[in-house]
Amino acid sequence: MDKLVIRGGKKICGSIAASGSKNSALPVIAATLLTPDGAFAIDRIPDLKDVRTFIQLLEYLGAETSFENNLLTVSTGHLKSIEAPYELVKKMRASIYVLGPLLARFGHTRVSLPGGCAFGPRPVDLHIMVMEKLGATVTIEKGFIDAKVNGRLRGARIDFPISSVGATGNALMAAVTAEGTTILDNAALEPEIECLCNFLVKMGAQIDGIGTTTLTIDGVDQLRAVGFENIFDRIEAGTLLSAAAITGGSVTVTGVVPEQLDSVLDAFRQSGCTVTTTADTVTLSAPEKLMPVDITARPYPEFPTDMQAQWMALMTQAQGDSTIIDRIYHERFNHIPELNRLGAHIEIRDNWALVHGPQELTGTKVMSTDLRASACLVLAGLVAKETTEVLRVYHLDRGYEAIEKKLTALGADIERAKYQEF
Ligand SMILES: CC(=O)N[C@H]1[C@@H](OP(=O)(O)OP(=O)(O)OC[C@H]2O[C@@H](n3ccc(=O)[nH]c3=O)[C@H](O)[C@@H]2O)O[C@H](CO)[C@@H](O)[C@@H]1O
Ligand SMILES: C=C(OP(=O)(O)O)C(=O)O
Repeated sequence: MDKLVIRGGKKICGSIAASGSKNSALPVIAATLLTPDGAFAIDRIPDLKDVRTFIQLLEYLGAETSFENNLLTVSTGHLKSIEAPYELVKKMRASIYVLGPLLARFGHTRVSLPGGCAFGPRPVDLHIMVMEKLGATVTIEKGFIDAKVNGRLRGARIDFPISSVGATGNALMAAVTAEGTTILDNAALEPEIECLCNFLVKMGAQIDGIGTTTLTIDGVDQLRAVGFENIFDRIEAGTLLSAAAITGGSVTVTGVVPEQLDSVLDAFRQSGCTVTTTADTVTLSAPEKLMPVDITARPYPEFPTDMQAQWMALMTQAQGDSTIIDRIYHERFNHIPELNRLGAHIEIRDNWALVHGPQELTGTKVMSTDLRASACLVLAGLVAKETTEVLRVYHLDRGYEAIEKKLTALGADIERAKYQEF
């Protein structure tokens, strides 16, 4: 297995380009299943494990793909299966994104239920509710979601009881070719959903209200294959800015839309960082002393849950105590015991974390069981004394493109090495 070996204490400084977003790439790739027409060419697709797994899933279904230099081409004209198998779905929950498009195109699909997740319950009831509202019959059989409809799906009004990125994405993909009009109330506002909407519109879909919580979709008969450019990864950008903030450095991330980082940039400013933006860059310079800032992770445009672990690493270096609450995944705190092993002092009180800062961190071997928790440990390693080894880097590789190369370019002393688990 791979590990990252980090000798901490180097300031992270310089300029770096943001990669394409993982969480928009996955639904956009899934949406190519909606039409047999021609070949899609989608640029700025990040080369990371989840994307490779999703491409593998499409190839299993019969798609023809090529992926080089962040350009993905896909043709789904000759699909041979409508089933997403356990072996691929278990590697990546986002495989559930094939449910909507396959059902819409073939009137039948079987998608393995995603397994348990590393940070608490992540049900798929809303995805199922959406398909039922659109006229499908859904059964759960032997660990598979089996969804069927006679003829086309039918437009409906769907009011989401809570904001769900994945269920909104699946609803959009199912509704764009349904008969009649679908209205999604309390739809997710995340930029990744806006990106999916823009992709679907380019394919010929009719969607009103893009960028709001009410989306109105008028079903169309046909969609076409198109060229498209994916958006930047706001979580990667936030992680790189955190690397500068935690090491007392200064970083410019290019190729971003700064407004999509507003909640995170606000938190950095409150912590004393100097943050400046242009139309497509953000620059952060760390202060002499970081101030503690409480955050609560909530749906966009509020502070993202996918940045909560990285923020916690940063707060271990702040001049005082801070609290961290996650209202999306109440139990997303796997990183705490590992941060504490590095010398942090973080307590969990019911559903919130109390970070006592500042604490000097000292390197040791650490590992985690999910993506952002691993990113948090890399950040801690950058500021820790001596050497930190972050094990099971495959979690990090799911969602960060060439992370150690990017950090090395910014001055980190970090390298990838092999190790054997007992
Ligand atoms: C591939 C991808 O884009 N993943 C992101 C996506 O995950 P994902 O789309 O899985 O997350 P959701 O937005 O659906 O989850 C939001 C909340 O809804 C709950 N829920 C969700 C679906 C459902 O059927 N029933 C239900 O109760 C979840 O448990 C969670 O508490 O959004 C999350 C929240 O921003 C991010 O952390 C993930 O990085
Ligand atoms: C949790 C994440 O991804 P997923 O929903 O695919 O597990 C993430 O990107 O932080």
